[in-house]
Amino acid sequence: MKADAQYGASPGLDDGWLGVIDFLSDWYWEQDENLRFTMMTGRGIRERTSAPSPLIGKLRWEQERIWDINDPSWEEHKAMLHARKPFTDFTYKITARNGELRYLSISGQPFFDKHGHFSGYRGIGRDVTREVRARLRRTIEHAVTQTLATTDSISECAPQIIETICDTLGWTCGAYWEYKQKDNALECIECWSNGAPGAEDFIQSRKVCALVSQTDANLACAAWLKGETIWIPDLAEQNREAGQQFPTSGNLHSAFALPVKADGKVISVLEFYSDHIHQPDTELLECSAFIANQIAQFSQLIRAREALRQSEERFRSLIELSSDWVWEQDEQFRFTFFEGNKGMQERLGISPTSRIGLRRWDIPALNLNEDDWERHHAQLARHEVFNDFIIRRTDELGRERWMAISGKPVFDSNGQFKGYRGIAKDITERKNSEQHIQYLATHDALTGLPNRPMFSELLNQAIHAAKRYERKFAVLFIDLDRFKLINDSLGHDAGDMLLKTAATRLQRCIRASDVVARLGGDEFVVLAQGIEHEKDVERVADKILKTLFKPVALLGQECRVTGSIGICMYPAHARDEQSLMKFADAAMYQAKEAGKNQYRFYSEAAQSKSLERMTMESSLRRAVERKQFFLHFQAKLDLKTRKITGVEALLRWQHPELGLISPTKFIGLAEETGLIIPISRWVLHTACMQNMAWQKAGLPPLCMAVNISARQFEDQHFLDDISSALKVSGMPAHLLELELTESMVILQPERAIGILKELKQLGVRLAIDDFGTGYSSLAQLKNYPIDTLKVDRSFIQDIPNNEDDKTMTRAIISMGKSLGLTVVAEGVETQEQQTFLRENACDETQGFYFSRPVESAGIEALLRSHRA
Ligand SMILES: Nc1nc2c(ncn2[C@@H]2O[C@H](COP(=O)(O)O[C@H]3[C@@H](O)[C@H](n4cnc5c(=O)[nH]c(N)nc54)O[C@@H]3COP(=O)(O)O)[C@@H](O)[C@H]2O)c(=O)[nH]1
Repeated sequence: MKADAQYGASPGLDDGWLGVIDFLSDWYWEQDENLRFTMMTGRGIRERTSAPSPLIGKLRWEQERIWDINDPSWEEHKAMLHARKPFTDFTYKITARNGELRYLSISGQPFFDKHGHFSGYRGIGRDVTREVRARLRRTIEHAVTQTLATTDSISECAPQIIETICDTLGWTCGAYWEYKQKDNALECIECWSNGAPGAEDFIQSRKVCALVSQTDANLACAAWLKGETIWIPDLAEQNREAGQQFPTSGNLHSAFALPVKADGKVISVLEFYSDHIHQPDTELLECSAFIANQIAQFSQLIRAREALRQSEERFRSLIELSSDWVWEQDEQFRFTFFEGNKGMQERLGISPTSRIGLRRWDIPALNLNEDDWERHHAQLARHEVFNDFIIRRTDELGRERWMAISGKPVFDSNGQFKGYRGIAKDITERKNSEQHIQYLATHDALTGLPNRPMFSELLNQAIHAAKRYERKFAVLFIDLDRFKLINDSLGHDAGDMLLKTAATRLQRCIRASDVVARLGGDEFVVLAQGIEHEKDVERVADKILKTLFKPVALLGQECRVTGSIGICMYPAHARDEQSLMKFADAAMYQAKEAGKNQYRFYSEAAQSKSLERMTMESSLRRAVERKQFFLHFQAKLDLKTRKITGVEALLRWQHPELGLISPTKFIGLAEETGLIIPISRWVLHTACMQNMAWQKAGLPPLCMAVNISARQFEDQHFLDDISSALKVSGMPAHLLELELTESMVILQPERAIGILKELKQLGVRLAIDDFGTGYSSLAQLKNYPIDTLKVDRSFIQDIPNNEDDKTMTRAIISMGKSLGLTVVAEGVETQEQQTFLRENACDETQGFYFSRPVESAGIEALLRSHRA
């Protein structure tokens, strides 16, 4: 054992120590005064070199396969030896017999003879390859980690990584290749060399891209394709044996290429060359795997960063384009972040930064009450996603803005709630349009008043509140009396103007808590709240009638319009919407039938009248078609001459079931339905024809008075109808007297004057019927080209008992005559009345006293007998 373990001369150690050394992996050595080895012993040296040791008799640096012999460390070592100084752990590299790189560590101390003369060195040697490699691996791994941590791109740090590996492990040069998918090629991103001979050629050769298919010519491509590390200890031998031609210079011997994989795919390759021969080194391979892994992670990080950057860029460009903004809140729901496009602040009128630190409910909202906020808090507390939470706010410029906010909770990787994140958008325009659409749907476009559906809603609310708080209110159904006439005669623009004026006036008559709505056409409705007694509503109704009657300028003409109002009280008359509206409508018709321009409260009688009216309307239509009308005539007597001056044609309706119907029952309805036009044409034509028939029968020419309805007077064909009746019948125009009412002329005075003048040009006579019941005065009438004034029978009927009526009648007669008019008293039923009228110089009388209205034959007889 001793013999086997020991090379060279007998050692300066006794056998006991040599036995111990033999168990160690170290070895013991001695050198003479010339530093030449004299002996070596120990298991470490036996395993490393052949026997006898080739080193015996040699200097340490005369060993074969020593690396880096020119390294300064050798000079330092030699200097120590010359100085005869002890040394420890001098480490150097050699290529072992099996071609592996080994690290040897030597410690030694000089020894001297008894005279103190230097006799040589003795010491211990140790193979520290494992420790060194481990240290170098740690060094490399640390260096690579450090490098990657402080860089932004692989290309920036690749040279440093290659240099670290080469420097540390004794490789000469290296390259970093990246895979370019579009070219299916590897591109050398970075190269590094220590400047050793042949390295420059290597760098030059890496300046081209290599198709990955070039596995024969390019080591990196071979590694990429294989997906595994390729280690070639000796390129020359490899090329010779395998016939491969990896380009290299004569000085580069070993090579290894290391694929970097991310998600199982090779993304790049690290390639190293050395001017030494390196056998595959497990430690280096493991280290390389670590580095490759680090690079892969770094590449992924870079890609993730780039993806994040691109995503953020996309996010920002979208935000810039979008009207939305992004917000974040912490766990306490305090705003921590706002991001929106540049115009956001200007558009929204808020500076987002001013909201940082606040909670949503710290900023006043105009549309949310406590309950709404409660619900929102609860939703957030449950960490729920919320969508389109609508808030209306006043912005910093005092403008009202609408926002729709959506958000979702944010949790960290441990599932811990971290707050909310979401978007908000300015929906003011949308809201404004919605409100506008809502307004259009609930309001009348012409007048701006609430429309029928809206009124229905408000009425139901009023019913609900009235029920709850035991309140009363009234519904006033208003119909404009002459609207259709004005609309037909002056046109729709004038009609619209009238409706708008009426709407404005109605609004002025009511309190803020009341509602006025337009139901359609000329129908309006008022909801008068807080009504205690009927007289409260009466005041409102009076006010409405007065304000409606005021003159309106329509197309440059002064017109007047009246209204008929039906009133239904809650709860006295009705308690539900339908009944309230129906009963107010019925009461309105009652007001119309009572003579218009007045109001009526609902009564059951009104309701039945309304039904009656509906039946009447359909009968009236049939009456026109079935020619159920005929005329009665009532004679007029000249009080001076006692002659019959003329007759008044009075319409009669012979209803097949109801019998004879008075015009008072259907003229109003005929006016409202427009049926008055064809009926009036018929009356006019028949009266003129009858007049001519009497003449043809030998009777003297008589004046024929025909009642003209308001609607007829305003009809655009009115003048044509008159001309036509005269022409067709052949009756001279001066025999025709048209009886108009005061209101016809007074409500649209200018237009009326124009028509009256045209009528006068035709030659017909004009009379004002029922004088004294309207709003006109004699002073006004003097402007009209009229011939006759018919004093209303209401002044006559109480003569001689009523002094006021007598006074009034005297005044009318006197003033009428002073204007040169023929004054006719209507409804004269008694001799006293006739005497009074004669004594007061009234020109003519008409009434039951002299003659009731009779059929044509009756007049014929009267005329003949009276003449006789
Ligand atoms: N537009 C048209 N209106 C017409 C037409 N025919 C009639 N009428 C109007 O209808 C109202 C009622 O008319 P009528 O029932 O025919 O009543 C007339 C007379 O019968 C009545 N009269 C006449 N003398 C007396 C009397 O002494 N006492 C009394 N109580 N009534 C009397 O007066 C009516 C005539 O009135 P007036 O027209 O004002 O001269 C009535 O308003 C008619 O105008 C028609 O064709 N078109």
